[in-house]
Amino acid sequence: MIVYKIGGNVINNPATLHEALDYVAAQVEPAILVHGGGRRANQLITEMGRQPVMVDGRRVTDHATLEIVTMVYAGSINKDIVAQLQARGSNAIGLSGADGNAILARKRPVGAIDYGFAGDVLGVNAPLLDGLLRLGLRPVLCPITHDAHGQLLNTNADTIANEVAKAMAALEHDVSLQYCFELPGVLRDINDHDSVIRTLNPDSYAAYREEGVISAGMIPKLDNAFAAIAAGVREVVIGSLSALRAGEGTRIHGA
Ligand SMILES: Nc1ncnc2c1ncn2[C@@H]1O[C@H](COP(=O)(O)OP(=O)(O)O)[C@@H](O)[C@H]1O
Ligand SMILES: CC(=O)N[C@@H](CCC(=O)OP(=O)(O)O)C(=O)O
Repeated sequence: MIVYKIGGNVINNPATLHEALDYVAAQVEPAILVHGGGRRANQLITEMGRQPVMVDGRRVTDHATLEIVTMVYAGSINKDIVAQLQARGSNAIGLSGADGNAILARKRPVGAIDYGFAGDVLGVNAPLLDGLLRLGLRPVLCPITHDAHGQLLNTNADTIANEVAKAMAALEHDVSLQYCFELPGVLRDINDHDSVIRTLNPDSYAAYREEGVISAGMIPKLDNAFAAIAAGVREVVIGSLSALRAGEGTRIHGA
């Protein structure tokens, strides 16, 4: 099965979003779609006269920000994607982590940084997702989770994809985790689209990070990619839609 994650820049461009949804709708094997929407959230937060705050690719989520991201991720983006998949004959069902207790999380403990209402995943309800797949439904997960005490939390979408992939692998699924974003892969030089790093292992990742080649949103994406491979996900690939379609992009290898 495929766990397919689309990021905020792909979602914000109608052409790339439609292309990605064509690809997901055309899959014959079971598929779960995880979406982000960070770029749209940034636009709305800015329009409301606030400043988006990201640290190492993760959003510092105060109360007002949580309300905005819940409306954006669990509301407009999730429902729009579900409607677009329905229009392609794909019977999608949109879920936040609170729906069917799909994803349980806890508020990230305050350390050097207080991330506010950011959630770290405690568990994925893999039997629920498996049951939906068996009904022929295509789950569409947004990055809003809950803590089982009534608190919604904001969780990085790359983390959701990794946790879902790991949980489905633990149910004996053969899982391919595909991170679709706007660039052809992890790049050696962010300005040179021909500089795709074809494979990454933990040592080369640490070296590139040290050099500053890998930064911002790529850090949680890669941390999650390595965690997925270590936990039994068969393959993790990162790239643009066309790179992923062509079997290109950056492939993650374990230790
Ligand atoms: N070496 C790198 N190669 C590619 N992207 C990188 C690299 N280092 C940092 N990035 C940044 O990471 C971003 C992708 O992370 P993010 O915005 O969280 O992705 P998504 O669109 O999936 O949400 C890219 O847009 C790019 O700006
Ligand atoms: C805690 C945290 O960082 N949450 C993310 C969730 C959305 C996301 O990950 O979206 P992309 O995939 O488009 O980056 C955020 O609010 O930006």
